[in-house]
Amino acid sequence: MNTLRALFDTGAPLVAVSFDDRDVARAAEEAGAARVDVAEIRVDRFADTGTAHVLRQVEAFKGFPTLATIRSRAEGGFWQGSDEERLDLFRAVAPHVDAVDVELSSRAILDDVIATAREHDALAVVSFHDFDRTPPLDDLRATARDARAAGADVVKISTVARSRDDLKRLCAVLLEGDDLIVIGMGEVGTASRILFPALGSKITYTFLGAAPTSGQLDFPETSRLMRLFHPDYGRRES
Ligand SMILES: O=C1C[C@@](O)(C(=O)O)C[C@@H](O)[C@@H]1O
Repeated sequence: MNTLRALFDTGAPLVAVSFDDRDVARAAEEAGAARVDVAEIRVDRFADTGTAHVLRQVEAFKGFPTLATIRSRAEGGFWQGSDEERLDLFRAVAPHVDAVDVELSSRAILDDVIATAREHDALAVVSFHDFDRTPPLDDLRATARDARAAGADVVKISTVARSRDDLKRLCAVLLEGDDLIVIGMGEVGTASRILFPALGSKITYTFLGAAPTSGQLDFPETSRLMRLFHPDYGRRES
């Protein structure tokens, strides 16, 4: 059974923590103790991206809803290999995770990654990132439309918010669908990480221990605020 899909079906917002391959056994233990909702496995941040190593790290998160991300450099990630190698890795991990995250801009492998996800009952998160700005609303709409047309189960839009207008545009696109994760990155965007889940954004991303990125709050703080503002957060008991 796909536990992430079941969690999405409850309608409650989820808090993800992103992990690389440093001390995974301890990280998984910490994540369990903290009751993290979703483990995002950032394979592109791994020191070793060999298939056997990657599968061992994924295995360490057994029992968690897992989301595998192999972010391209074009969208702020650290993947060094070719697209073919990335596709092979997606194919190897898809049977062992609840979801994969692939960029809409990764056109060369997008259809195959989504097909692989489907084959293994994993959800396809089709993502878009802009680390410079928040594009105009029509562009954000077109991105969401294109991601759905490609076969996204979930559309993720993550852009740097520099002003209240940027946040409003992100909010506008969020309100137009029920299949979205929307994040305003940067200092101004931090509010979106707590506010947007109340408006339907399915996952908010956090960290445990490591240095914050892009305006994220850490897991304990996010969890505390989610409990304060979202009556349905954390009600489901495992
Ligand atoms: O794309 C996203 C969003 C993110 O960049 C953030 O700013 O929260 C964190 C990433 O790990 C994740 O894949």
